[in-house]
This record gives sequence, C-alpha cells and structure tokens, in this order.
Amino acid sequence: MFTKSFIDMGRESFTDQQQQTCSVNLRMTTNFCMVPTCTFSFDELSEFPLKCKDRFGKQVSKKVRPPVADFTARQDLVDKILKHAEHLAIYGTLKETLIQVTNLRLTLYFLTSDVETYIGRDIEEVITCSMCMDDLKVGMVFSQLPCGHRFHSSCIGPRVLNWLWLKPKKLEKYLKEQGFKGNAYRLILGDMGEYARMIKEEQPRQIKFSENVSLHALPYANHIINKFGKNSFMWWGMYPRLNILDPELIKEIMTKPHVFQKPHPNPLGNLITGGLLATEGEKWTKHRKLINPAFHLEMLKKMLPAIHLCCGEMINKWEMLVLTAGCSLEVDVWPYLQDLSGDVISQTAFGSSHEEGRKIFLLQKEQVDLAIHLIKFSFAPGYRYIPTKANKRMKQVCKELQALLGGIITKREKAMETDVNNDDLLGILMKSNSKEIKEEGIGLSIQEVIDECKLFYFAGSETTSNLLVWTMILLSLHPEWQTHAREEVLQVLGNKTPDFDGLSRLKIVTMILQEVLRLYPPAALLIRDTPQNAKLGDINIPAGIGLTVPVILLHYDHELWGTDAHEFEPRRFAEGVLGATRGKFSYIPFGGGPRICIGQNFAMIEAKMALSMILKTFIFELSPQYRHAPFPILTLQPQHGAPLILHKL
Ligand code: HEM
Repeated sequence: MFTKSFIDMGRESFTDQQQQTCSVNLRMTTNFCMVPTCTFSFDELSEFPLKCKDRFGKQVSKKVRPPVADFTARQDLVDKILKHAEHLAIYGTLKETLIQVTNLRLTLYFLTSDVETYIGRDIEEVITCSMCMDDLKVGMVFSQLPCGHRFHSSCIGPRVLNWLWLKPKKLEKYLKEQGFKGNAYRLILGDMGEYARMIKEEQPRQIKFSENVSLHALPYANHIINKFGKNSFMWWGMYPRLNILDPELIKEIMTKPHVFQKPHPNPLGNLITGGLLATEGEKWTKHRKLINPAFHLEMLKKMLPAIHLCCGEMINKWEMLVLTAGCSLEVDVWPYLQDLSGDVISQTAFGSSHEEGRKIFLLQKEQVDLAIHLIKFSFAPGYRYIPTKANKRMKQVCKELQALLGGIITKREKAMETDVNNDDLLGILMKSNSKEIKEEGIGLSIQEVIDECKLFYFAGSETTSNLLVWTMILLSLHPEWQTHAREEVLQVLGNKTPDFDGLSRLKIVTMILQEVLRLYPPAALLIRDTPQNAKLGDINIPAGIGLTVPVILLHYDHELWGTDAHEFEPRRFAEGVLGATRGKFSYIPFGGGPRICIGQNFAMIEAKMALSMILKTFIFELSPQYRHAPFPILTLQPQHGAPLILHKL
C-alpha cells in the first residue's frame, strides 16, 4: 500500500506538464520506523525538518537537504525507475528515497548503498545530466557523478556510514538472532586481516601425509567452523558468508542457481574466469545452450587424437631425460603436467591456431600470477585504478590476450566461409553460434566468444593438471594401487592407441581419479550470493548475505565418509559415485545442479589418457626431495612442486 501511493504520487506530478512546483515524496522505511508521505513545495526543498525515529526507536528531529543532482529523462525511463523503486520498497531495503519529478525533470536520490547496488545492477539505462547534458547510466548514482557533478556533501556521510558500518552490523545482528555464530564485524576488513595472516602462516608449511589435508587447504574456514561450529559465518570484508556443510542444503543451493547466484563478478576475477562461469540468468542459459554442443561425447571423441598427441609429446620428453641419465631419473612432473593441460586446450580449443593458443596460455598463466598478487588488495576500493607495476602489467596482458584471441576468431570466421574442418572447441562454438543467429537472430558477440575461450583455458588447464599431479603423487605413495592401475591399463588397452571405448572401460583408473578428486578437489571452495531475500531449508537469508560451500571439508566429513575419510581408498567408488555417497549430495568436485562443470567429461578423458600412457611407460615413486604442502592458489596445488623418480619400463 505504501509503495502504491508513493508511485502514484510520483506519476501524478510527472504527468502534469504545467506544474511549476514539484512534489517530493519522502518515505522512511527502516526496520524501525516508517514516516508518512510529506509533500513540499519547491521553495521548501533547500532544507526541511524531518521527524523520525532513530535506529534505537528514539524520536529525533533532523534537517534534510535534498541532493543537487537532477536529470532530464525520457518518460519511459522515469516509469522504469519508479517501477524499480516499487521493487525496492517491497524488498524492504529502501531506507530513504527522494524522487522529485517535474515535467521531464527527475531528481533521484538514494540514501542507502543497497539501493545503489540494486539500481546499479538492474537498471542500466542511459539518462542525461541536466547540468552538462552528458549521458549517464542510472546505475551510476555515486557521490561523484561520472560527469563531475557532485551530490550534496551532507548526503554522502550517512550513505558511507551505512555502507561501511550500519549495514554489516545489522546483518550480523540478524545472523546471530538466527543462531549463527561468527566474529564481530571489524571495519572494512571483516575477517580478512586474520584470514591473510593465517594463509601466510600456512603457506610455507610442509605437512605429514597422515595429516588431514582439508585443514591446510582451507585453514580459515576450518578455524571458524572449529571455533563456532557448523552454523557459522565469516566476514569477507564487509559481507558475511554462511558456511554450508549440510548436503541437503548444498543440494538446494546447487539446484537453484537463479536464487543462489555466482558472486557478482569481481573485476579481477572476471579478467580470468569471466564467461560462462560468472554469467547469470537468461544470459547464462543462452551461453550454456550454445557451448554445450562443444562438449558432447561425439565431439570429445573427435578430440582424442589431439589429446593423445599432447600426452605423447610430454612422455617423449620424460623418456629422453630418463634414458639420457640411464633408466631412472628424478623429474619435477608438476610443470610438465601444467604444460600438458595447456597444450591439450590449445590443440582442442584452437586446432590449427594452437601456436597462438600456446601464447595465450602463457599470458593467462602470467595473468593468474598477477591476480594472486593483486587479490590481496582487491577489497580496497579503487585499488585497481592505481597505476602500480602489477596493475599496469595486468592491463597490458589483457590487451595482448584480447588481440590474440580476437585475431584467432577473425581468422576462423573467414575459414568457416570455405568450410574448413572446424571440429575444435572454438569451431564448434562458432558453428553453434551462427546457427543460433540464423534461427533466433541473436548469438554471442565477439567479446563473449573471447571470454568463453579465456575460460576454457583457465577452467580446463589449471584443474586438470591439478588432478593429474595429485594422482601421480598418491599413486607414488600407494604403489599397490599404481600396480593395479597399470595391470588394468595393459589388460584393457594393450599396446593399442587408447580409444574412447577403451578409456571408458578403465574401472580402477576411474575409481582412483574419483578418489583423488575427493581428497584433492581442485575447486576446494564454492561461493554463492543471495541478491534477493531467500530461504534455504528453514533459514531466512536476507539479500546481501553470501554462502560458502567448503567442498574439501565436505569431502573429509567423518559423518559422511566414515572415520577413514582422510585416507586414500579408491574402493569407495567401486559402485560408482552413487554407491560411495549412498545418494547424498556429499561429493561435488565438479559442482552440481544445472551449473555443474561443463568440461567434466573432457577432463576425465584427458586424465585417463595421460595416466594410462604414463603407467604404460614408467613406474614412479616419490623423490626424497618431495615436500607435501597442498595449498589453494585459485586451485589446490602442490606448493613445492612434485619431484618424482621415474623408472623406464
Ligand atoms: C578436473 C577438472 C575439473 C574440475 C575439478 C572442475 C570443477 C568445476 C567446478 C567445481 C565447477 C562449478 C563451479 C561453481 O559451481 O561455482 C566448474 C564449472 C565450469 N567448468 Fe570445470 N572443472 C574441471 C575441468 C574443466 C574443463 C576441462 C573445462 C573446459 C574445457 C571446464 C569448464 C568449466 C566451465 C565453463 C564451468 C562453468 C559452468 C557453468 O557455470 O555453467 N572445467 N568446474
């Protein structure tokens, strides 16, 4: 009711073209008070008293000054803004809104950062600043408008105070009332200071093989859960995130991707993992539909020769090294496995352009290193605009990547006109895209295709090389499983080149890979946001509270996996994933629900091919130089490499 009258008044004053004075509808809805509508004439606008209750319910009187920014807007935009204002009020996030509409002049002033965020996300319409006639996005309601005009300074204080302090404290109070425990909010940093300290302490740590890896992979999440229990939350800067460890709730999160969304892309993360991984809503549906054909089994079968070629090249290098030294040699296999998965993506994604693909891989590796350095500062507002050496290099790398990928795509577009063989990921994606454009009139833009290619690299290479390196390390530690796997490979594949059917029949190898993914999941933590109020099981989650799913802690949970949860025991998967989990949502190395990893079959085929070829050529064991230090650097990696002794068979 409140919203309706508010909107109606706004419309009346808007449609009255002759009106010389303007109406101001001032509403105050917080959790604590609601002030009835007031209408003021223009003269009164400079400053007017407002009686309301403060946060603690005490009556206060304060003078309010309206903002100075106003815009000339088209009627349809005004309608849209008013419609969204209605949404805001319904969701109860609106604290103070001042909308002044006279003829075609519109003054918007939103006091809360909630509103800003909401508007910034959902209305991206262009309106014109009446002072400089510059086009602005409605989303950009900042203290300093992009055209240089400022909101009245007296208005900024409460907004900043709300953003930095009041809102986090309100969320904290709410969570504690709901029975969740966590640290008290600390200004801006939240738990990040303690988190960074703990990560730093863990970084050089070497652990015993018998130790529980999950405690080192996510030291801070583990510390919070130990201290406050499973119903706990952590402060990621100014935003609290609940730890979710209950398989039923995790299932709900994964199966409702429209409610529990991927975090609003952080500009830094977006540079590396943009594309499908960070897309939401209809855009995600469209992208996933277009990319799916590239990962169909029939297509993957066609990629097998390229994967075989790359694995063969790596093994040849190892053979040369070993044979030069006699019949055994210590080799740090980690960099070779990283290169292997990069080469596989270059070959399978870009086919004939794989040389350029390789350059892209190297640039992306550099980008990841830069991102790891920069991520420490990413919570500091505006840090990425400071021209530091790392920021400058990051920009340059992005430009180079963009140019390389743009070049490959343009070349491919031309090649497609003469219908050259295009059965690589890029070719299939582009075919599927042009079909969509013919049928539906819209498809992916060049920039979107570039983003997807960048993601194939990141998602496809880091993760698969992780899987392979931990498999080699664990098979070195458990030689009996290495022997079982080798016997199976020799029996099923013999001396033939591994084909798709042969790889599918490798049961023991599959069990081993599944167990490695349980103990060393490359994506050790998944994160979701709740952009709107949501319900998860019995928990009411207000907009703005995030969720973390600590995958690795779930995979090590004794209640779910038994007292030997931290031991390498591939036999758990003898009856497949369903048998191992007894139908529970407790095993999610590839995520789950509609947003499950699109490349999981690709990754498993690549890992089986590489492992079976390695097993046929070498026996391997841990070098005395090996130091066990699994550590999450975007994915879970062996911090000191993987020196193994390879014996030629
Ligand atoms: C062992 C290897 C891999 C692991 C463990 C893995 C893991 C994951 C996980 C956990 C997610 C879901 C993330 C979330 O829900 O927040 C995901 C998504 C994704 N992965 Fe993988 N991945 C692997 C290999 C690959 C490969 C080889 C590719 C492509 C070449 C790939 C492409 C993607 C894409 C595009 C998404 C986003 C899907 C969407 O949001 O619709 N991944 N992966």
